[in-house]
Amino acid sequence: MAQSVLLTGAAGRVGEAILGGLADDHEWRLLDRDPPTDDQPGEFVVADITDEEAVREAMAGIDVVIHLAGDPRPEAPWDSVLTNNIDGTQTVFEAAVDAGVEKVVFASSNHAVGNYETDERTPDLYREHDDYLLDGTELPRPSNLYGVSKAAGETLGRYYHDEYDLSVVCVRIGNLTRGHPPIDYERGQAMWLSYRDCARLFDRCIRADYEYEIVYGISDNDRKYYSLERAREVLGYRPRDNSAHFDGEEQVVEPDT
Ligand SMILES: NC(=O)C1=CN([C@@H]2O[C@H](COP(=O)(O)OP(=O)(O)OC[C@H]3O[C@@H](n4cnc5c(N)ncnc54)[C@H](O)[C@@H]3O)[C@@H](O)[C@H]2O)C=CC1
Ligand SMILES: O=C1O[C@H](COP(=O)(O)O)[C@@H](O)[C@H](O)[C@H]1O
Repeated sequence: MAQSVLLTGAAGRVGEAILGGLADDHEWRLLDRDPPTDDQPGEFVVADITDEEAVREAMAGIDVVIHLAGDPRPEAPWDSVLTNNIDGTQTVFEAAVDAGVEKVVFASSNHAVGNYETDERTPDLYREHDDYLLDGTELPRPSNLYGVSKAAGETLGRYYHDEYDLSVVCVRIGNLTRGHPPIDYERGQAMWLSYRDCARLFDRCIRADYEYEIVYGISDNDRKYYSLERAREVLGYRPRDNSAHFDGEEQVVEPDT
């Protein structure tokens, strides 16, 4: 059944991947502080997520929130992640609970756990023969202040689930690139998320039933050091792409096959 979905940060790259695959599958309300540059499905709300009133208005009649808006830069300074990623995320969770939203899908990041990639473990960790896997049950070990803000968002989700029974899934997104995996970047190839697997994963986050979950958001890469077990089991995610199927030449993945 089509769900009424509020997508924050809709004008960005992850928003583009989600809408590229799912524009016709749900009823969309899009929100971003930047206005759209081209035609978009549904209604577009130009607002900042730190604007409580605007966020509250945008929640009316919504079943599911996909919360992407924020500063995505691993090198982002504290004042920006504090405002956009922590304060903004709290505003979104609070408004979702008040509006009776069923589920919030939170865009977390590989950088919430980036410091598991110790000097001893890397670069072997990024290679197929290495069987070390993070599975989402580990504590955060952020690699920068941006990663700290994502760990804070996951904790906000835990609180709003436990206190208000909101269904929450935190997706620790890897490295989203369009068409092919990052070139000459082993870490990026290990955590590649193709555009079409991104759409598949977020579709499952919209449709599946869950309580509080942390899952990894990557394609089914041979090199992976993030487990897909939980995303498969709880969400029914079935990724189709694998960075190993690219040899450095331009092999473009068709948008929706
Ligand atoms: N692209 C990737 O590979 C990854 C992305 N993520 C997370 O996914 C989310 C989306 O990332 P991208 O699409 O790559 O970034 P992006 O920069 O392309 O898109 C983010 C969007 O959020 C909007 N935005 C930022 N702050 C806002 C605010 N205060 N109020 C309203 N809108 C605001 C921006 O205008 C932009 O359109 C971010 O939370 C990021 O941390 C996490 C891991 C990997
Ligand atoms: O969280 C994010 O992670 C990806 C991958 O990190 P990188 O340090 O290997 O580039 C990054 O591209 C994205 O901008 C960021 O939001």
